[in-house]
Amino acid sequence: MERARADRRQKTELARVLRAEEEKRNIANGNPGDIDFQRLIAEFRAARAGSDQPHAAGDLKICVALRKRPISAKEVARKDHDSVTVFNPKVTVHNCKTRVDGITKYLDSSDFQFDHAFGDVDTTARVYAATTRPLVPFVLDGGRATVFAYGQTGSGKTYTMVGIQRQCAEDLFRALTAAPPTRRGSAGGAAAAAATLEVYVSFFEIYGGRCQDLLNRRHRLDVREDGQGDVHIAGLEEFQAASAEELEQLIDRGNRNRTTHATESNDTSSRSHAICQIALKEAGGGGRLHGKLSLIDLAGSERGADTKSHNRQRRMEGAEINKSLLALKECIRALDSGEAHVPYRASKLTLVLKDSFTRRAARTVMIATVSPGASHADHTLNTLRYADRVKETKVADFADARRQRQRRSSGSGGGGGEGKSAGDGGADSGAGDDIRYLHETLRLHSTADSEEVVELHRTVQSLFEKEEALLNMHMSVIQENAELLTEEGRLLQQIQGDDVVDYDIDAYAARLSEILDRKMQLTAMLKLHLGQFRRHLEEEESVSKRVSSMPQY
Ligand SMILES: Nc1ncnc2c1ncn2[C@@H]1O[C@H](COP(=O)(O)OP(=O)(O)OP(=O)(O)O)[C@@H](O)[C@H]1O
Repeated sequence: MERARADRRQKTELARVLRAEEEKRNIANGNPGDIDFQRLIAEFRAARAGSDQPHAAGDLKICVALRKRPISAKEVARKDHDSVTVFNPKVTVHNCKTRVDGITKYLDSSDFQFDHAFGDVDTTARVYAATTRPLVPFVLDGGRATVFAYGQTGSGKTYTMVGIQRQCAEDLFRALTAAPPTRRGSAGGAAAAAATLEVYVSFFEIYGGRCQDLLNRRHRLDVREDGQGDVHIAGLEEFQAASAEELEQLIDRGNRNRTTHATESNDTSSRSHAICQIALKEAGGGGRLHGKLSLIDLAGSERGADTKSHNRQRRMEGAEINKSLLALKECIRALDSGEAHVPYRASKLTLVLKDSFTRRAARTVMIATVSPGASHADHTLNTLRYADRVKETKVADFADARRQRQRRSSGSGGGGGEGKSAGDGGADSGAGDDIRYLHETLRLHSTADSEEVVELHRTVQSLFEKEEALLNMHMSVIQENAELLTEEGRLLQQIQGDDVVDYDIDAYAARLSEILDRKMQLTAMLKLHLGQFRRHLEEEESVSKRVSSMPQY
């Protein structure tokens, strides 16, 4: 018995020494996190070793890829550890858990599969080659292509998108100089064959409900859908680029404007969608659009859950991001499944990208980026679920429910149909319908949802519109008041100027009375709108209090 006890003690001591050595090795390798979980993950990886598939660039209408970034020095310093395993095309998130005994550790692992999965050693060049390069000939052939970077703040969206923008610029000009493109839908003939394409770029940001030009001192932009269903971004500057270098410089300028703003006001960039659009236009063809490539760095996905903030602006931004990411998923899905209804009016993001979802010749790439750290596992899972749903096969009664909804909305005379004008009040009902549509679709996925969230999304949408209208009205009242003030000065000058001899005091009194009436009218009008706007603010406050949590994407 004594001997057995000594044996046990020896074994325990050996295990302790081995564990200490393993921990030392892990630390030396830059992995100071929980040793047991790391061992379990290493075993998982060893069992799957060799299952990695080579990446092949495909011609997919919708391509969904995952990119895991390397663990950062900061995360290592916090003793976080890598808990995401990638063997293309599979991704596994390991949730590290402890059994009820409080001692035994185990992995709760969730598997996902995408068109491509890139690990921390994969370069941006490789990500680009497999996902985005096939879009270059597609756009040169007259298509609309859109690339999204989606993920939690700090997961590598900007890192990935900046690299993709650079490579696109190079490939586009290389292809343009190498061979003239075929011209889809053009009149043909010698003139058409001789025509070349010109490259233009625009770069703007959607922050809260506002659009701002990143290539023109963050100038506020107005988005409108006309009676023909064409979406216009009024005031957006577009610059021609004659070479890849020029294009890269313009894109860098847009990115810098975004970043400068971020340092000025904390983390603004992760709260905004940045949209870089490269347009190919026919030279000598009156600037007719031939093809378009949109490269979009989306707002941090976790921001969409930010509804409980005491700060109204944060709350509204959160609701807007939530709505836009929900709408984006549904629009891409509608594109994939050929659904007749595309709910692009539910958010400004999807509205400005309308032709990316509604044209026959449209392709989309979604690159979901994730942080590897175990402490981010919940956000990582949300990102993977979102990316997964973008392409998930339809639920059986999905189409049926949509048809029912369409019947209901056409029966009630509601808007939302293709081609309906959104520029003159039609926008409100179109957007409202599309918001409801999003939530009906969510309900089909049995995701937590409530009438309150629909109401919150609508209230926030309307609040952004009312805010815009109030600011515009305030501006025009200030302008008119300034003109009236100048006129008052002139009027006084006519009466009491140094060289005035004759004057008409009746005319002075009559005009002054008119001016004062107009000023009172302007003040009353502004006050009335302000009062209405403040009631909308109160409404938002009370609706957001009733919302317990935002729906998952
Ligand atoms: N694949 C990668 N390889 C090396 N470093 C990376 C990679 N991806 C991201 N990083 C680094 O991780 C940090 C966060 O990346 P990035 O700024 O791109 O995140 P983000 O998702 O755009 O965040 P935000 O939403 O806040 O803008 C940066 O320092 C970046 O250089």
